[in-house]
Amino acid sequence: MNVGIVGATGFGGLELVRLLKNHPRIKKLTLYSSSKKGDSIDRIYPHLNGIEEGKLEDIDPYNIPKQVDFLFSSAPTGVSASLLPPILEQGMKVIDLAGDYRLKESETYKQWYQKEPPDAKWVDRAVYGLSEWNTDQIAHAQMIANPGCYPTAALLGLLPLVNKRLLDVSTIIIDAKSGVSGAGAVPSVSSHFPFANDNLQIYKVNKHQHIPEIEQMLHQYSETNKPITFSTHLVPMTRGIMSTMYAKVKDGVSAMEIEETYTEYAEQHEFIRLSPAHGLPSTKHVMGSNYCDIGWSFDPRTQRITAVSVIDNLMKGAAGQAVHNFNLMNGFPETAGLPASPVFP
Ligand SMILES: NC(=O)C1=CN([C@@H]2O[C@H](COP(=O)(O)OP(=O)(O)OC[C@H]3O[C@@H](n4cnc5c(N)ncnc54)[C@H](OP(=O)(O)O)[C@@H]3O)[C@@H](O)[C@H]2O)C=CC1
Ligand SMILES: CC(=O)N[C@@H](CCC(=O)OP(=O)(O)O)C(=O)O
Repeated sequence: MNVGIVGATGFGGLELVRLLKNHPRIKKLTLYSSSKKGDSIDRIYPHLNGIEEGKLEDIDPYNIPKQVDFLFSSAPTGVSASLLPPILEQGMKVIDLAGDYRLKESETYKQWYQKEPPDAKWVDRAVYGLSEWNTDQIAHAQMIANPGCYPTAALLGLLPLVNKRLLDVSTIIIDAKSGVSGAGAVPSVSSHFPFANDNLQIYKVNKHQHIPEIEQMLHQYSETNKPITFSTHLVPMTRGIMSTMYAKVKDGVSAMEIEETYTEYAEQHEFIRLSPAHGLPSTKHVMGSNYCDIGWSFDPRTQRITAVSVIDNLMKGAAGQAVHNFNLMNGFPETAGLPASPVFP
């Protein structure tokens, strides 16, 4: 199969290049760039020194379906609303890593992104690509809206409990921390080294664009549509997200039920792991891999659970999950092209 990547020079795109150039079912990669066409990706990024087909091609949505069989798009949110419809209209299968097609309500998208929503036809058809939860729809989709990094970590930790009605959803508080690569390759004031290093910054409190994305999925699996509290922090590390989630359990829910629910969930999913010996995970446990590691502690005094999930934001939070979805869409083994082990230390 011939596969194209739009946004190959960004952090998510580079991770796609790393994974897809070793994918056993991919014959040829074509890399697209809006600003560096004609250049070679290994000149810009020497870690790719010697890569075949490193030339950056112009993005022409009418030509892309003639050049490749499948497209990953990893451009900033707002770009794919205009870029992807002409490609999709030609029948091409696409995975979009941006936020454009994730929210089903156009008013919600406008409110949280302050942008015009994409064509409703393609928003309706896009399948939200949380691999473990929408597996069957993903397998039959033409287009995947790949989830945001924070929602991936939070939802993978919360949904098993919410789905079994073990939590009072209105009490959920998600406290999330991300490495700086979550902000993309272009530095901003807060991600610039002198601000980010030796510092812990909280940002977008009660305003983060991932709040409605998390709520959309939680409400689908719960009996209420209560809002949640979600806050985000920038941590001076390159990769990784830790999501610490607090919630009251419903009356009568036992520690044993929580344990059984998580155990069954991890047994069913290749990329979900529980921390050994009831320990709690840390971001280094999953770095460079597509795993989401989960741990928890239940406090019988407060009847609250503290659940912790960790992912690599560029892998399970972006490119790794996209490759998992690509495998599901094409009937390939779920693990094809995905590294078997995290990088440690
Ligand atoms: N970083 C992360 O952890 C995660 C990111 N995401 C999402 O994935 C997408 C990519 O993120 P990330 O890689 O971090 O961002 P980057 O800013 O690192 O990269 C984005 C890339 O998009 C390309 N681009 C910019 N403008 C356009 C345009 N008008 N048309 C086509 N391509 C364009 C640029 O490459 P060029 O100039 O060469 O075209 C750039 O390298 C974003 O939508 C982001 O929200 C999702 C989950 C996690
Ligand atoms: C550290 C950091 O800045 N992270 C970004 C998350 C990027 C992302 O995944 O956002 P999309 O929904 O646009 O894909 C943020 O908090 O906005």
